[in-house]
Amino acid sequence: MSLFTARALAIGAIGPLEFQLAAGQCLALSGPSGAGKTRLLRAMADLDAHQGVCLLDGRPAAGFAAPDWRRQVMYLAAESAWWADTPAEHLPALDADLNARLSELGLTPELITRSLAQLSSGQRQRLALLRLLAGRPRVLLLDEPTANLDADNVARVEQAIAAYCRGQGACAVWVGHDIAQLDRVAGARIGLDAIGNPIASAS
Ligand SMILES: Nc1ncnc2c1ncn2[C@@H]1O[C@H](COP(=O)(O)OP(=O)(O)OP(=O)(O)O)[C@@H](O)[C@H]1O
Repeated sequence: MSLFTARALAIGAIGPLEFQLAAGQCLALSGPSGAGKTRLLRAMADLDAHQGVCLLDGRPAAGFAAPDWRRQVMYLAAESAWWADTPAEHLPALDADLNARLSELGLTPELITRSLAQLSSGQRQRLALLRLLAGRPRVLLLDEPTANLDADNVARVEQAIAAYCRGQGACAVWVGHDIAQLDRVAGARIGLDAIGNPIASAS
């Protein structure tokens, strides 16, 4: 049974995408800058108008209340957005579990009480991933989730996402530019050409 399905998903000339993901699977989406990868992720999260349909457990997005869909099908933006002053205000209470998850991502508990303006972009990016995972989504829509990171932290993020998907029976769509990474983290990849047409699918 497919956990997450896209049927004829398109935004104007961008797409259409067709895929099915089971629990534990990751699909990579690649293509040149401006091809439409972010717009397709946002369409999957039902954040923007689009054609075609996405389904969760075989149920179309239109059958869910919008907040319910977005709680289960979560979009991680390339540049994270925050509404309070510190990460702690966006996260569950600090306990052993959160401590372990911070450490898994190479972060220290002290960071979550700092002002967000005093954190590096790579720290904010990993904290945004932590915030996303704390919401227990079933589908992760990841927009360049390691763009600001050094090699050690890239490896930490890759491992944390794989462990989450395995442990929670979730699946992921991973947008990136590093094809070696995409081949490492995803079992299949859809490439887009410069104007957003799907050009390849590999498994
Ligand atoms: N809200 C919008 N309305 C109309 N066009 C948009 C909108 N947002 C982005 N675009 C345009 O749509 C195209 C695809 O943008 P998108 O951000 O999806 O590209 P991308 O593949 O994610 O690029 P990058 O790799 O640089 O992040 C671009 O030409 C962009 O200028």
